[in-house]
Amino acid sequence: MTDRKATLAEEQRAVDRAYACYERRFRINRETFRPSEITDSRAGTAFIPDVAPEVRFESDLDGASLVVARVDVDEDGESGTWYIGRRNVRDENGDTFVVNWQAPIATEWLKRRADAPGGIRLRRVLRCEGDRVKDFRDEIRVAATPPQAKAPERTPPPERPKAPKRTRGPEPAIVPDQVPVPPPAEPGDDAAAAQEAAVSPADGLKDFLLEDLERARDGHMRDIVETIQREQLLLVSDERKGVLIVQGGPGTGKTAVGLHRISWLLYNRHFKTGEVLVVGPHPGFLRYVRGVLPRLGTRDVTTVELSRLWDAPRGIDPPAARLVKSDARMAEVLRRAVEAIPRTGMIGRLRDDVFDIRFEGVPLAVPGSVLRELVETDGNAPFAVRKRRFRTHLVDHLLRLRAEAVRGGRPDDDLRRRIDRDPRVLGLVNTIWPNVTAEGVLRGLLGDPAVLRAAADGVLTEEEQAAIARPPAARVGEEPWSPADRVCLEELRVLLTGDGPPRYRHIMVDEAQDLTPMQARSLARRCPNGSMTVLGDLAQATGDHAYRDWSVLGEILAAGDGWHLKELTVGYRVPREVMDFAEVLGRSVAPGAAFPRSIRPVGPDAITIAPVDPSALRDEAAQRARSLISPDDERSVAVIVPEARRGDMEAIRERLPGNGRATVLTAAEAKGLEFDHVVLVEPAEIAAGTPGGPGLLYVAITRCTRSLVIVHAAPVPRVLLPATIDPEEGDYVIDAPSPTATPAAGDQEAGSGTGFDAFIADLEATVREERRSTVHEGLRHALIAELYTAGLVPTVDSPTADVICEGTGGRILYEVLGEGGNTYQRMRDAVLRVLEVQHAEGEQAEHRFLVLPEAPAEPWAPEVPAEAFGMSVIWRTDGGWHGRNLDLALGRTK
Ligand SMILES: Nc1ncnc2c1ncn2[C@@H]1O[C@H](COP(=O)(O)OP(=O)(O)OP(=O)(O)O)[C@@H](O)[C@H]1O
Repeated sequence: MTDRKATLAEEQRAVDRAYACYERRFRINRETFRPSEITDSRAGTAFIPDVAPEVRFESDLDGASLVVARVDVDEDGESGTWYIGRRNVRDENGDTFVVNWQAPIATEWLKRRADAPGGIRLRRVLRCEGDRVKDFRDEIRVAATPPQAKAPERTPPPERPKAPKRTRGPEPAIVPDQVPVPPPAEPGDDAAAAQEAAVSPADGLKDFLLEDLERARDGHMRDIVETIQREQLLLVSDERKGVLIVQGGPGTGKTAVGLHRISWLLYNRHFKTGEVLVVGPHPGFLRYVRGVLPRLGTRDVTTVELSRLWDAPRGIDPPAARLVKSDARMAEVLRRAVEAIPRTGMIGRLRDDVFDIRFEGVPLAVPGSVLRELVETDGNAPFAVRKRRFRTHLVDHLLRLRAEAVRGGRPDDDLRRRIDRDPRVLGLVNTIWPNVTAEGVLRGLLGDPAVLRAAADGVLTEEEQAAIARPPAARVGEEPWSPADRVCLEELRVLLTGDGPPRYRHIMVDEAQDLTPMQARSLARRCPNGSMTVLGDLAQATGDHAYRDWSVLGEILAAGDGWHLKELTVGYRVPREVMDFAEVLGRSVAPGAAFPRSIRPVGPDAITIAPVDPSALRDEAAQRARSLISPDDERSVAVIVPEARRGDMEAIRERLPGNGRATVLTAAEAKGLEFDHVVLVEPAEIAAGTPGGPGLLYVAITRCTRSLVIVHAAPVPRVLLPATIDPEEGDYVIDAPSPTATPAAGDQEAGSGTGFDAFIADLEATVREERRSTVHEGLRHALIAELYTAGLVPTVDSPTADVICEGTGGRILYEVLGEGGNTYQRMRDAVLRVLEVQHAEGEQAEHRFLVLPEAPAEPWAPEVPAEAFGMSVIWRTDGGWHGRNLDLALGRTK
């Protein structure tokens, strides 16, 4: 037998023993307990939720392997061999044999780096299929002979069924006297980890990892216990208090890390099951991740779709209203609206400004000034609390007045109650503090311009106020509350009554880049201690609020312990080729976020671009998807369509086999999901559909683990094209000539037939393409804003020129370059285009400028267009504008 075979056999014996001990526990339980003793009778099952392993009757591994690694340790006076796995297993003597990976010591062993192994002599990763050991790899092996493994073949002592303790809650972390305690974390561990993460996943694991990534995706997420990477494990077991924000590109394992972290926190008793809430973007996502926590041994965590946190909407807002209502400033508007409710003005209407009553024969008079003072106290308390306090203080005051008037005699106990219930007292209280509901207040705020103006003055602009104003419905019950209104109503309820939504001690929220500030406030309200795991990718932002970095959300979500940001930088899902294709798009949506480095190569045909006639889009998409489903494997296929083509989904679905391997969905519904193959329909429509369109397109492109097919009739957005403009052979496949690139003969005839028309059409198409790029448009609009500020009125809607402006020095033509436009190569192309645009516009410009998105890559480059063609180059950086003839370019010359 070779050494390797012998080792495999040895590990197989250990794994067999682990399973035997694991199963033995259940056998003993079955013999010791009757199901009714530990059964939740209402659930009618042999497993009560959250049942401790000591009283379980059968394995809950669901086919996942029990054992994932072995460690031989000689540290702190302890030495021995332990296995690491998905559950804790004791051997025949009650000693720990398999340590749950979540136990602090096991996590510590797994985090140990090969170049700083401490007392670990051997760390061997086992690749098992269920209970079969298929392979192993030694990640850490220190030359000295490893200590003897606890002889698996030792004859087990006769089984003495001990009556297990009937405990609820997670499995005991680990029996302390049997396993060494983890040493304190090394200082600078994080920095070292970051450096290591930047290099590569642990080399030893790489092959297992790649093998694992090769698996077909069946539409459900799996746990990553066997191949979890150190940078991920550090986040899973991050014990710092406060909000942990994990930023990471598509497929970097954010969701996986978040779910493992929840399991880890619960296992280590940081929280109890009912104290944790998991929030995901949509029901499909929750279905996708549903199995992960149970496989990790964690049950009954509440998971909820984000929109379900608030009451169901009854209407929708126009985009402008949605944007304002979900902005953090809305909270201030609502606060002011509630603050304005007490009708102090009514006090002035009292005769002689005095609340004057004869109570049981005794005249009592409270001056208006006192009443006003009583209203002012506790300005920050909820409305109902302030009202209650006002009433109490008023009654106190009246009692005092009465005592002074009567002089002597103890007030009977009932006196206070009688004053409190006096209809005149109640009348005054309810006049100043009317009975209001959140719905009534919001209806009044949105429906009455004067109320809105009073609450929003100085907070929202007039346009913003106009955007949210709407006529009230006939009855409060008929108001078409939108999703954003629902969040406002929750905020109002808190302001009015102090009653908030249910609270949790820890919240995990995925796809957090799409939270609106008002939604984030609502989440923070649900977790007052500010302990959260927040997962997201700024580049996948599709919501109304595009965040430049995480500080806005971090500040809103955090409580006393603040927030900290960690980045995941290695991509595990999306093939490298597809990530390259999406890079410019991803970077343009979130210039500040690190772009992930994919470790999945799949080869030259990862991307296919299939231009088709508009009428053939649906058929082509279905046909492509069908051809990707092979009877020989289990691979999944998704057809992703723009929202505007939702109507086509059923027809595409009907053309696909109904074996559960093909899915048709919109780009928004694909968020967080993954499929082996993706057929993407009409990317230009996805990018242009909403303000978050570019982010949504980035989401759609990054769902595949193997191949991406783009079926399009409209031109593919230019932001994707840099990767395809000059393809090296094999970069991607273009299946058919693009109808736009090569018009059919008939189309050519349909035009006027002149070369000039074709030239103009081509130029216009290029300009349209360019304007789909957010970087290009951001820059163009910055320039336009600058010109307006200088008092000029530029022409911004020419179909061929980016911007034209009649300045004091004559006509100026601007050519704006998009992403990557700061290289000499791009400038040279742009010079040519300026000449073409001049030709198209017919009228010569006195001055011509190239406008770059950032400083020229080659410092000498701006000189060349200036000297050779009389074109100046300007560019924008964080600090402002730079370049030649800047004053002229920005209209600052008088
Ligand atoms: N260490 C790992 N070993 C094996 N698979 C992994 C590992 N890390 C991540 N994966 C896999 O990579 C895929 C992507 O992970 P996940 O969905 O958590 O990424 P994400 O960052 O949330 O992606 P997105 O931003 O697109 O939603 C999943 O199939 C996940 O199981």
